Formats: sequence, structure tokens, C-alpha cells
Amino acid sequence: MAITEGPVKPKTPLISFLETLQKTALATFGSKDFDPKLYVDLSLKSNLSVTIEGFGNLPKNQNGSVSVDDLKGFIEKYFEGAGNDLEYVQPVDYVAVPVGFLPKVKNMEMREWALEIHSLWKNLSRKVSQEVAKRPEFHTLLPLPGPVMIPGSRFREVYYWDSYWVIRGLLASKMYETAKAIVINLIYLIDHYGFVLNGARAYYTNRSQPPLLSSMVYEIYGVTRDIELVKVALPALLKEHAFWTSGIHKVVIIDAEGTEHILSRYYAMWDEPRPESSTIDIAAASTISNDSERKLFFREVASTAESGWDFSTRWMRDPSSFTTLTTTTIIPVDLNAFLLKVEHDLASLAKVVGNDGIAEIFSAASKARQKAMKAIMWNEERGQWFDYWLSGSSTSHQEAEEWRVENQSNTTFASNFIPIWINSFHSDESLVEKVVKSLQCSGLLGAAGISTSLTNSGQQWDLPNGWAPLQHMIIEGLSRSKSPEANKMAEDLALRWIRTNYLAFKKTGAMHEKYNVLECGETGGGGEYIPQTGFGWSNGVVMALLEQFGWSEDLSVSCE
Ligand SMILES: OC[C@H]1O[C@H](O[C@H]2O[C@H](CO)[C@@H](O)[C@H](O)[C@H]2O)[C@H](O)[C@@H](O)[C@@H]1O
Repeated sequence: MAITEGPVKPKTPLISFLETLQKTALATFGSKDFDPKLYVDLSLKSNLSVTIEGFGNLPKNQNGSVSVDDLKGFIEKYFEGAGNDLEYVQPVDYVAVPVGFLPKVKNMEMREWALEIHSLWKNLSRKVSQEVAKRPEFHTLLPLPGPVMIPGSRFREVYYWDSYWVIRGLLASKMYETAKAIVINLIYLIDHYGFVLNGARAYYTNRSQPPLLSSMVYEIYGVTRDIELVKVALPALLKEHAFWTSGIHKVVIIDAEGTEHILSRYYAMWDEPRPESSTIDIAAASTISNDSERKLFFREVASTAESGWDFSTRWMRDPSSFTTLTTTTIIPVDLNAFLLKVEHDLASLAKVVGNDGIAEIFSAASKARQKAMKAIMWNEERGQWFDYWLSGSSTSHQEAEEWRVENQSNTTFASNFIPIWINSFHSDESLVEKVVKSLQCSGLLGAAGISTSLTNSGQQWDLPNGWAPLQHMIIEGLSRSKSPEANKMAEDLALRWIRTNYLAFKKTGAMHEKYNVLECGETGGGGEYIPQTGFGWSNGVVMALLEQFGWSEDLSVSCE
């Protein structure tokens, strides 16, 4: 199904120019080690018009390149370095050894390692320079009211869903003020843009990322009992819920019994190449000759980025062809599980501030979504929830569609197990039993944890990569159920993941954003990881798992 309609956000003049610069840089420097994002993260030293004039004066070759010296000189003269508009800031609540730090980690070597990771928060902590608010048109970085934790590596700005696991780690580090400041920044984004952006950059204003803000507030409240934070967050969370459950994100499905269900999907307000990956997206679209089809493809690319799973065969009609991305026509299991969690959280946070009316509305909403997920996504024989592929008799995103058994995907991904993270699923013992069996023989489990998919496609969200956030949610869900078998599985998977991170850290001196789950201690592919800086959500997951499970194993034990 091709959905042809949908809003598109305007592009800023600075982004348009930086994309031109990015293209020129690729033609000039070549593709080896080329990172397109670097160019859209630069900030101006002088007015854009002066900069464009300076660029126009560079002698150009026919292929669009300029001389390497000319381009280097131009960039130096007219731009501040990428990331220079973010300042290092010492977190106010950082202490080298927090009181009550990871009480279950008794082993001295592991404690030292955990303290080393804890100390990495200092390296990832940033605040947006005041220059950004003074002259926003000079920057693609967006102003924010407080300090943030960035993922690290090439990601120089705060990210939405990464922040959830960063916060879980900060809570283990007893850095409650830093955790709250991140939430306040995300609320600020909702106040200004109507939703939490993918990340705090002007080129991310066309999409969000998996909605986990309510979970951040819920976790912080659980530890700090800070009612003021809940009061501030609630109106923003209500706005965010509306963003995900109406308009372009809303999908209506009529089940086999004729009951209508409302679910959600990813849908970016963008139909051009992503500025941070413009050269890559243009190359990917080179086989598409038709303009409107190219626009559809670019929307699918941006919508996949909204899913956080950029990229995976999960979203492709033909796993061997990237241009068959069709994310907007898929009802994703994980997105709907996250929204179910938002609804549960809103019900309980509303109660915290004494608003029983809102609590009732969201308690009813959560029941409706849980029912919808059962009717549309749950597969009793397989013991998993599956993404649902819309068949799309229409090009509108508002019309109801009838459920068809053949439209339920039958491909296993780690996302099929994410609902087990949600209380109303993991409290159901017979359901947990089925899910545990299914996960056990899913083929996703390896020496180093839970793989993301079974397809070795070369895409970063496919085999052989295992990602920290997915491990954490599945492990946490299993550990919270009453089933001893599920608890045992959770502990086993947690230790596999901790060990993988530990061995990789010893080998490379760095935390990585993903690991090869087939081999323990492997670092996984892609990206550049700078030793001693850590990677935000990976640090957070390890800290949270160490807090929950401790470490009782002999470090010399191998991964078999
Ligand atoms: O630069 C390309 C893409 O990078 C981001 O995606 C990846 O990193 C994020 C930060 O750690 C993470 O949240 C996401 O799940 C990763 O796939 C960015 O989010 C994309 O929008 C962007 O196009």
C-alpha cells in the first residue's frame, strides 16, 4: 500500500546549505570514513548569506568536487567544529563512589568496572551553549533548558529513546537531579514542537522516536517520589499520547469478529532524504526514477528512523531490497506495547496527583489497546506477538481496514517479545509460559544475549547484532513475572549481556552500542567507539542490570 498523503515540515535554509556542503565534501574527500552527519552538525561563524557567497567562490570541478585544501580552508574559515556548540558540564550530583552503589555487586573487579562506567557519565554530560539561543539560525542544534546525556561517538545531541536507558543507569548511579533534567528537556521539546523529537537537532523536527517519556517519569518518581515532577510532566504526556494516537499515527483495524480496534504506527512528516544521511539516502534511491515514488521511499526511510530500528529487514517487503521499505504500512508490536505502557503510566501518574478522571480514561485506553494487541498481533501457536502489515485497499491513513490472517507477519524479531516488558502481560502466568517457550526456541538467543533478528542482512538492526535496549526490556519483563522459569531465563540472559559488555570493554576500552550476540565479547560492527567515553544507553543498561542481578560468577568463565 502506498500512502500518498501526509504532512511535511519545512527545511531551514541552514540545513539546505549544509546538505550541499555534505554533497561537496563526499565528492571531494571520497567515501572512505565519510560521515554525512558531521556536516549538518557544523555551526556558522558568520551569516549564512556570507557563507554561501564564500562557498560560491570556490572553484568547482565538473563532478561537484573542489580541491581538498580549498574545502578544508572554507570549512575552517566559516564554521565552528561539529559539537562545539555543546559544552561539557560536570553533573551536579556526580560523586566518584555514590552511597549505596550497586549493593549486589560484591566482586571487586566488577565493582571497579562498574565505577568506571559510572564515571563515564562525566564524559557524556553536555549543555547547549547559550550562543544557540542567541543566534538559533547559526546552528542545527536546538536550545534546551538544562543539561543532557548524549549517546556519544557521532551522536552529539540528546536522543529520545536512548534517554530512557540513560536514566535507568543514572538512577543506579544515584544521579537523580541529572535524570530529572533530561526529562525537563524532553518536556520542553513537547511544549515547543508538540512531541519529543528524534533528537534535539533542527533536522530531527520531522519525526519522533519510540515513546518512553512516561516510563522515564515513572521510574524517576518510583525512586524519588517527586510529585512536582509528575505535575509538570502530566500535561506534556497527555499531549504526547494524542500525537501518537491521532492523525498520521492512528490506524483502525476491524478484527475477525467485526470489532474495531485503534492502534498506532510510525509515520514521519518528511518525504526527502534525511539531512544527516542525505548522501546515503540519495544513493539508496538512485534506482527509483519516478519522483513521487522517490518521495514515498524517503518518507519510509524517515519513518523507519522514527521507529529507532534504522534499519532492518523487519520493515522491508523484500529483505534483499532496501527500496522496499514500507514502515508506514506496518503496525509495529513494540510501538503499541510502548503506548500500552504510556497508558498504564498515565493512569498511575494521574492517581499520584489525585486526578482520578484522567486515571480512569487511561485505564480504559490501556484495556482497549491490550485487547487490540491480542486480536491483531498475538499468535497463540507461536507464542509471540507479530507486526501486522496493512494491505491498503486505500491510500488514506484514516480508513478502517479488515484484519486478515495472512497479513500478520510470521517473521521472528526481538520486537515480538517486547510486550512481555508490560506489567499487564508479564503478570499473566500462562501467557509468560508460552512466551518463554517461544523465546527459548526462537533462534534469537546466543552466547552474548538476544539477537535482534534472524536475518543476516547487513542492516544494523538485524542479525548478528544485539542491542542493549531490547535485551533490557525483555530481561526486565521476564524477571518481573512470577514464573521461576522466566526469572531464571532473565538472570541467565542478563549475565550473558553483562559479560559480553565486560569482555568487550576489557578488549577495546569502550562501551559499544551493539554487540555480536553469537560470540561473547565481540564488539559488533559499525561506528567508531572512542575509548573511555562510553555509549549512553549501553552504559545505562549495564548499570541497571548490575543493580538488579549483581554478579556472582567467576570472571574467567567463558561464554559456552
Ligand atoms: O545518523 C543516522 C541515524 O542515526 C540515529 O539512529 C541510531 O542512533 C540513535 C542514537 O543512539 C538511536 O536512537 C537509533 O535507534 C539508532 O538507529 C538516529 O536516531 C536516526 O534518526 C538517524 O537517521
